[in-house]
Amino acid sequence: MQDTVAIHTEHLSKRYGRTEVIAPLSLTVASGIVFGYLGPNGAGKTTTIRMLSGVLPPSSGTGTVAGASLSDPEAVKARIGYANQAASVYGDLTVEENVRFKAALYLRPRDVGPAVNATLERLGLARWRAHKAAQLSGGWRQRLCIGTAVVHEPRVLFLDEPTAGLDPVARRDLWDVIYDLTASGTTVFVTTHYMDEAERCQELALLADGHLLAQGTPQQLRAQLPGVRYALRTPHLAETLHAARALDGVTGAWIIGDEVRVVADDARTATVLARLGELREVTPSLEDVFVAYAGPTRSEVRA
Ligand SMILES: Nc1ncnc2c1ncn2[C@@H]1O[C@H](COP(=O)(O)OP(=O)(O)OP(=O)(O)O)[C@@H](O)[C@H]1O
Repeated sequence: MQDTVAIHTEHLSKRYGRTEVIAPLSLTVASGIVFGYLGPNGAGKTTTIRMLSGVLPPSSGTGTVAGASLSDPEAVKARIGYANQAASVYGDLTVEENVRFKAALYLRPRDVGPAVNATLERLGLARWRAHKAAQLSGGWRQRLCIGTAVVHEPRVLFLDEPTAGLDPVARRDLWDVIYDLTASGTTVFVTTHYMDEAERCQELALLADGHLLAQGTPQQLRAQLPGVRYALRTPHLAETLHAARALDGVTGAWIIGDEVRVVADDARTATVLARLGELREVTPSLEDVFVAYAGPTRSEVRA
C-alpha cells in the first residue's frame, strides 16, 4: 500500500553563504494530489524543488520524499520525476529517443522498451514518436518533457512552471495530463504563476522570501484572508478609486474592468462605500490571497 504522505520535511533550509534562501521549512504533502507551490519570483520555489529532488543538498533539516530520505539522494532520484523548462528534452533526438534515453537511466534494459511504449501512449505522444523534439510545438515539447520525467513511474513528480509560455489551449491540455497522472496515484508538486492553475490544485503552499506563509486548500486560503472585499460599479472609475483609497478602514483599492475593487478592514466601511457607486460584496480570489501574502506591502496578513 502506498504511504499517505508523499513529502514530509522538517526544518529543511538552504543557505548560500550568509544568505538564507529557504528558511527552515516544515511541509507535509499528501499522496496522490496536485500540490501547488506558489510564490513571487525569487521566493525559493525552484530551490525547494531541487532540494526535494535530491539534486541540491539542504543546509540543514531532514525530509522524506516518496518514502526515501533526503540523506540518500540517489534513492530519492530513483523515485521521483523532475521536469522543468530548462531541462530534459534534446531537440536533435526524436520523441522516442528522448524518452528511451531517460528510461535507460533508471530501468533494467528489458523494461525499457515496454516503459517507453507505455509512456508514449499515456501522454498521447505515440504519433510523434519519430519526430525530432525540436519540431514539436511548445505544448507537445512540454508533454515530452513530462514523458521523460515519468517513464520510470515515479511516485512524486515535480513540475517547475510546466505551462510557462504556453497558449491557453495547450495549458488546459497539459492540466489534463497532470490530472491523469494523479488519477494513477502520482503526487504532482507543481509551481505556477497562473492563479487559475493554482485554483486547480487540491492544496497550495505560499512562499515568499524563502518563508512558508500559508498552506491549505484554495478554499481554506480564501476563507482565512482577513478583511472584506467589495466591487463598486461606477462610471467615474478614477475619481472613485481615489475616493475609496482615502477612506478610513480601506486597505487597498484598484480598478478591474469597469469596477473598482476595494478591500476594507470590516463591513463598517460598506455604508460609506455605497455612496460612491453600486456596491456588492465579492468573495476573494486566489489572486487576492497571493497579493495579500506576497504582494509589495504584505500588510494585510503579515505582522
Ligand atoms: N546558486 C545560488 N547562489 C546564490 N543564490 C542563489 C542560487 N540559486 C538561487 N539563488 C537565490 O535564491 C533565491 C530563490 O531562487 P529560486 O530560483 O529558488 O526562486 P523561485 O521562487 O524559483 O523564482 P522564479 O519564480 O523566478 O523561478 C533567489 O534570490 C536566487 O537569486
